[in-house]
Formats: sequence, C-alpha cells, structure tokens
Amino acid sequence: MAAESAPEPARIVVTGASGRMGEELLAAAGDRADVQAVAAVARTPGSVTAEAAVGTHLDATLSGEASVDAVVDFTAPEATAEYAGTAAAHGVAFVTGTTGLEGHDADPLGALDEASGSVPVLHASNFSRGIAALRGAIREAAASLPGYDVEVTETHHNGKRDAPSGTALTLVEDVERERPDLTARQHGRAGEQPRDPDEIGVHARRAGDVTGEHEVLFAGNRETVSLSHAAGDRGVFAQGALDAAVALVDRDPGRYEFAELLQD
Ligand SMILES: NC(=O)C1=CN([C@@H]2O[C@H](COP(=O)(O)OP(=O)(O)OC[C@H]3O[C@@H](n4cnc5c(N)ncnc54)[C@H](OP(=O)(O)O)[C@@H]3O)[C@@H](O)[C@H]2O)C=CC1
Ligand SMILES: O=C(O)C1=N[C@H](C(=O)O)C[C@H](O)C1
Repeated sequence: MAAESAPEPARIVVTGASGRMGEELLAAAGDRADVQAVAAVARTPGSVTAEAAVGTHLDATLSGEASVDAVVDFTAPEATAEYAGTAAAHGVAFVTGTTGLEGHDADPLGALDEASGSVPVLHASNFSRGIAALRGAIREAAASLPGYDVEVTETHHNGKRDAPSGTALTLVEDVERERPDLTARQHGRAGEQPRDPDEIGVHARRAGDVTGEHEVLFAGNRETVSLSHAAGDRGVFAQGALDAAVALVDRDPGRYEFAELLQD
C-alpha cells in the first residue's frame, strides 16, 4: 500500500515582521511542518531575521509570490485596514490579531467586512486557546450570577499601544451580552465616585514585560468569583494564529471566529 503523503504546508506571508508578534510568528512557523512563511513584510526590513524574503509592501510581495494561502497580520489598526484590502485584492485569506480597531479613523473593521466578501477573514483579539476556553466560563458565570458587580482588569507590557486591551473589550462584550443591565462601562475611577449598579468596571495596567493577563471579577451575595488567564509567552498567540491560518485554507469567503475553527 502506498504511504499517505503529508498535506502541503499553508503558505503564509507575515506582516509587521519587525514587531514583537511578527518575530514570534516567523519563529513559530519555522518550527512547524504545516505552515511555511514564504515571505514577510516590514516597514524596517533590516531589523528582521527571517529565512523568508522580506519586503516593505504587501501588494508587491503578494504579486511576486506564485501562491499564498494566507496573510497573518499583527500590526496596527491603519496597517490592518490597508492589508485586509490588499489581501482581498489578491484573493488571499486574511488572519489578523491587531487590536484597537474599534472607532479607528482608518475603519479597519469596515475593511475586514469588505474583504470578507471575497476571501476568508478571521480577526481575534486573542489567539490563545486558554482565552477561548475562559470566554465560555465567563459567559456561564455572567448568566448564573445576576446582580453581581463585574470588574474586568488587564495587565500588559509597557510597550502596548491600545487600552484597554482588545481581549478586555471582548470579555466585556461577552459579559454585557449575558447582563444587559450593565449599561455603563467605567474605565478606572478617581475622586468621589461611588459604584452604580449598572456599571462594569474596566481597568488597564501597563508594567514591564508582562505578556498579557486578564481577570474578570464577579462580586455579590457575600462572595467573589474570579476568572483569570495569564499568557506565559507570545508563542501562545503565535501558535493559535498559525492554527487559524491553516484552518482557513480553502474556506469560503466570509468572517470566521477563532473558537469555531478550534472545534473543527
Ligand atoms: N490577538 C492576539 O492574540 C494578539 C494581538 N496583539 C496585537 O498585535 C498588534 C501588534 O502587537 P506587537 O507585535 O506587540 O506590536 P509591535 O509594536 O511590536 O509591532 C507592530 C508591528 O506593526 C508594524 N506597523 C506599525 N504601524 C504600521 C503601519 N502603519 N504600517 C505598516 N506596519 C506598521 C511595526 O513596524 P515598525 O517596526 O516598522 O514600526 C511592527 O512591525 C497589537 O495590536 C497587539 O495588541 C498582540 C499579541 C497577541
Ligand atoms: O499587545 C499585546 O501584547 C496583546 N494584545 C492583545 C490584546 O490587546 O488583547 C492580546 C494579548 O493580551 C497581548
């Protein structure tokens, strides 16, 4: 009987290759058999150590590659808006973990929706499997603990640009869906500010090189429930994003959720 041959690796292009996540993605892809980073894009290519070719413009990079399955993008909202359109124009799936997209002038969320008309698109504020599991637990707790006060706290490294983190916003939305009585997001507190029952507190801390920590605290009925997650390193996010890129290959155009791809 003939031996089954391994499937071809997903051919990806990594944008933001000079960044913390870009470097992590290139390193992680190099260790996997199911993904091949065929090229990388960076504004400052000299700073990138990669076996793949490094360009400065995604459009030129995609034009120069015979076949690319997915662009994997962890950059900044304005770049994500541009790259989503470029990937769609080339018929290439788009996976992005960029946060801070909400309300940005470049309308990255609109660009993702538009791109999803012609290619598969996945945006996740957090690509760790632990956060995907935590979200289920948080939804359950929020539904089971009516009337409890809820406070969301995140901690990240001092180089993070956006606050609160994209993950914190996702967790807040998850709670709000189960608790429509929580209509007021309270970002920090100062001075005389007693808590209103309709508040959901949101707190962002920035310190040192903390990779990413999130906690949702439920308090009421003389008890507290705390659900939390801490990422040990950025490899956690990189592996999840590469899993997503592999899972998106050959899918129909449209918007996809990270949790839904994990179930397949
Ligand atoms: N969803 C998830 O699981 C995770 C999401 N993130 C998110 O990913 C994003 C990147 O994070 P991180 O790697 O730490 O950030 P860095 O600042 O380390 O890297 C950002 C990268 O994007 C590039 N970049 C920034 N602005 C532009 C632009 N206008 N055009 C083209 N390229 C640009 C930078 O290029 P240059 O070096 O030239 O400035 C750099 O390569 C953030 O939004 C962060 O919140 C991070 C970790 C996990
Ligand atoms: O910027 C980061 O580092 C991270 N960003 C994401 C976010 O904003 O939630 C995910 C992770 O926590 C790390």
